[in-house]
Amino acid sequence: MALERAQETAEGIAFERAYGLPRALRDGCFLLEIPPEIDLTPGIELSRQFYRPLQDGPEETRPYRGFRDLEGIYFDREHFQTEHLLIDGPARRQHFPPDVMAMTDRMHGLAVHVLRTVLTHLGVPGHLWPTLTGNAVEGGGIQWFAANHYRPERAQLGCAPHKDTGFVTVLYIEQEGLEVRVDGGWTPIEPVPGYFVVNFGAAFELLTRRLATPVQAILHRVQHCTPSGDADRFSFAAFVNPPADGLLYQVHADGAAAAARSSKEFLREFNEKTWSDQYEDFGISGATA
Ligand SMILES: O=C(O)CCC(=O)C(=O)O
Ligand SMILES: [Fe+2]
Repeated sequence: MALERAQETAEGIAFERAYGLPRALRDGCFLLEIPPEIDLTPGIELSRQFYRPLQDGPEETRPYRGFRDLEGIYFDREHFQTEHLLIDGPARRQHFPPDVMAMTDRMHGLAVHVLRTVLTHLGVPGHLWPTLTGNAVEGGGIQWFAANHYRPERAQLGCAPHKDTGFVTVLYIEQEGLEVRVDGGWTPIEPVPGYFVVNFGAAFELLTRRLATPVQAILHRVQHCTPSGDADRFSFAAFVNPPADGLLYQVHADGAAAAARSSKEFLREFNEKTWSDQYEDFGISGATA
């Protein structure tokens, strides 16, 4: 599938083609040029190491290992190839080396930029943004980060079909396997060197559902992955989400806004439906997972 392409500018996100942005909203995803000053090596190193024991490798890569025992941060998805870290901002500051932090901060900054650009395009009044997004427009809400490792020895699907839960996801991939649901079939998204894949999530879909040009949250999955050469498939992503203990909103064309449902209820439903495993309280504040 040929996705729209965009790049970051001082003002926001600029699409290469006229109507690129409305098309991206309909597609549910687009390609965003990786700004040249972002160093992705720390994310790549982390994704290749996080599941290994501390002593399993050279000393200089030790800060990227040993995450398997961190309960509530490391997840073994028993029905899928993926094992991943899902970690919020405060926990990142506690557990991540500074170079990974710098990279994730920059990726989250890009995601916020996308969120603001789309809200502007849709004509959502600026004074409503903080309420409607749980302040995600200002770096509030929850900024999740995920590092995914697809275990080659597992004869399973790579990752469950799902929509990301929040507003905007900035995803880094360099191997095939990602597929999106289009017209009842699964269409591959090829990795394009130099570009992130940006997805719109379920909270954004819900927020804009009553508008003339709603945002589509893209349903996606990862195929069963076989390693290319000696490298297992990996990916990493920055997610800009609403707070987990608040409300999800819907905005109308006349600017009226109303709470649509509670984040908690929405997330519990998502976890059960997507993963069918023991982590059904993941991401739900106040719940003991
Ligand atoms: O690994 C991929 O290509 C997709 C990962 C993903 O969908 C996610 O982390 O939400
Ligand atoms: Fe996803």
